[in-house]
Amino acid sequence: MSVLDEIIEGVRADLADRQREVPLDALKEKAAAAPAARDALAALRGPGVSVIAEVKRSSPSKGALAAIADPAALARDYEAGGAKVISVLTERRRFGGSLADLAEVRANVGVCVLRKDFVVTSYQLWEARAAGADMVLLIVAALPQDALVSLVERAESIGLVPLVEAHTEEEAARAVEAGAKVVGVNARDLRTLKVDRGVFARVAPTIPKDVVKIAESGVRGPHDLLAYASSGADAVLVGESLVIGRDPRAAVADLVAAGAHPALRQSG
Ligand SMILES: O=P(O)(O)OC[C@@H](O)[C@@H](O)c1c[nH]c2ccccc12
Repeated sequence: MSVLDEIIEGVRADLADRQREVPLDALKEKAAAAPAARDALAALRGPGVSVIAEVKRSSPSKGALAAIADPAALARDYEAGGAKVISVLTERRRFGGSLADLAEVRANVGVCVLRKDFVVTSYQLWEARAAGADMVLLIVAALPQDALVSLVERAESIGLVPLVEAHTEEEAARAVEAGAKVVGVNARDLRTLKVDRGVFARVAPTIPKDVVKIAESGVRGPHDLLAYASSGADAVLVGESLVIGRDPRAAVADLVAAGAHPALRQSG
């Protein structure tokens, strides 16, 4: 069984518990009462390379990264540094996250918030919206095509912008076929956890021009952002290097400054 399969098995078990506690109807009511989603597409289509900063306590590859006792405070630092979107890992077993983290972040920042989890059913989309998310991650490798298609449609119908994650050219093609307007290319293979920063440069050129392209994982600093930018990234998604550093606000600001470099404007 791959790491991805193991994670999804745990996600399904936790999900079954939540579904027993909160019926779908009640969740839909909560989602209807949530403030409208913010325009994540507009945020990502702005000039230069946008920064998506992630709240991530641990990971299957590295184990514990940072305690993050106050995710909202970290998110405020990210926003102050210029992040356009805050990604919140809500998976519990391997990443140490929760929907409560997401709701707290939502209540404390003005920028868009992404639910980062292993979504396998529309119940999780309603959870995301009820907690105030504006975007949701959908992982191609975790979903059969018919499920991916219907989750993209459902996400959009409830006001969420799906970020559809691919790791290969084939997966990127499936993301585009499923109607994704935002495609992420993950340098980390979720089956083996190996990072290969060259994946974005190979996969991105196969994605249509009008699709927003996000380079995910492995960004250690401005140098990596600029490399991804030169391969056509509209945004980068950064977790580990921000949560393990001493000054996340300054680290985001350095990335944002690199992403705003005038030489990048034409491609942005
Ligand atoms: O911590 P990093 O290397 O900066 O990576 C962030 C993000 O890309 C990574 O957390 C991620 C990308 N896709 C995922 C899917 C599930 C869980 C996590 C992820």
